[in-house]
Amino acid sequence: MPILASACYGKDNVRVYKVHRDEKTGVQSVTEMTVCCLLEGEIDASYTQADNSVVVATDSIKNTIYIKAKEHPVNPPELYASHLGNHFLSRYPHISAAHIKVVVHRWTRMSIDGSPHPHSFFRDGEETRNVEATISRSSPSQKGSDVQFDLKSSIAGLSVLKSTGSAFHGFVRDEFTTLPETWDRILSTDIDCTWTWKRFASLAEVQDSVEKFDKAWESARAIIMKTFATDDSASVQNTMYKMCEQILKAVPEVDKTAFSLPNKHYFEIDLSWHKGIKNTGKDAEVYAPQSGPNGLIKCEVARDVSMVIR
Ligand SMILES: O=c1[nH]c(=O)c2[nH]c(=O)[nH]c2[nH]1
Repeated sequence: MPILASACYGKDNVRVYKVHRDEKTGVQSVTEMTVCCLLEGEIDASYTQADNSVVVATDSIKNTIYIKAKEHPVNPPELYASHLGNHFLSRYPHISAAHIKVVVHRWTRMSIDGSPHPHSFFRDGEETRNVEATISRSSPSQKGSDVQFDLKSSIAGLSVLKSTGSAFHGFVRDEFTTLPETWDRILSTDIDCTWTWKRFASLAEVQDSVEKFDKAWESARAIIMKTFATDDSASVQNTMYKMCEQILKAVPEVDKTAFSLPNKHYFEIDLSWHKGIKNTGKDAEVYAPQSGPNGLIKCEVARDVSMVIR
């Protein structure tokens, strides 16, 4: 007898833009985000019995995303995601969890003749600031029970490259190995860094942390950039671990930090066939960036051993 093992549904790829107009100064600020909202709860009958009476239509979920963006601040995204998720649990007793993902796209204010422009912006890269929030009942069987907030914040799509200051040697050498050891290589990756907040026991607790969310994002971004630039890298593994350690130190409210980093390879090109040109080793200047395959290195660093499940 088959059993519905798990189920959730909702709306994905809801694009939202919100403008804030400062009437006094005439300065406008904008936020553009892509939202995903999936609901869980006593919805089995819609799958197994064709009973749609338990379904909040995904179209209504989309409408709610817009309405909550109008009613509440969309910054920081951690707060907006919490308001949105909280709505579904307080409005619909049979919904036990809302999974919200908010991806915030960059619109950076233009600087014109040295001054910040009041209403013009540009996309300075594909980097996004993201939040994944699970808003759930503390006791899932009790419909009126308190709601808890599990938040993960992240930076994704931040492409970085250093042209020296990276080595990779001492790795396993056997009959499968062709990679030479190197003491000087190009290191390039797309940063995907996530930090997991200690659980928030109420919406009020999330609200009280509003300043911490922006500060954590700024600290993580600065640590990532500085460590990437200044670390005499022994490997992607070691450099990412150093980043995790520092983020945990800088943000005490965070329990765990994780990275998923592609190692984007740049191959030397032997051009000696053309007039004996020297373009390898210390003479290498022209390289071939590879689109694939790439290494993929991941880790999760927890504050203490009680958070480690292996
Ligand atoms: O930093 C690196 N880590 C690896 O595990 C690895 N493997 C590889 O081929 N190159 C690299 N670089």
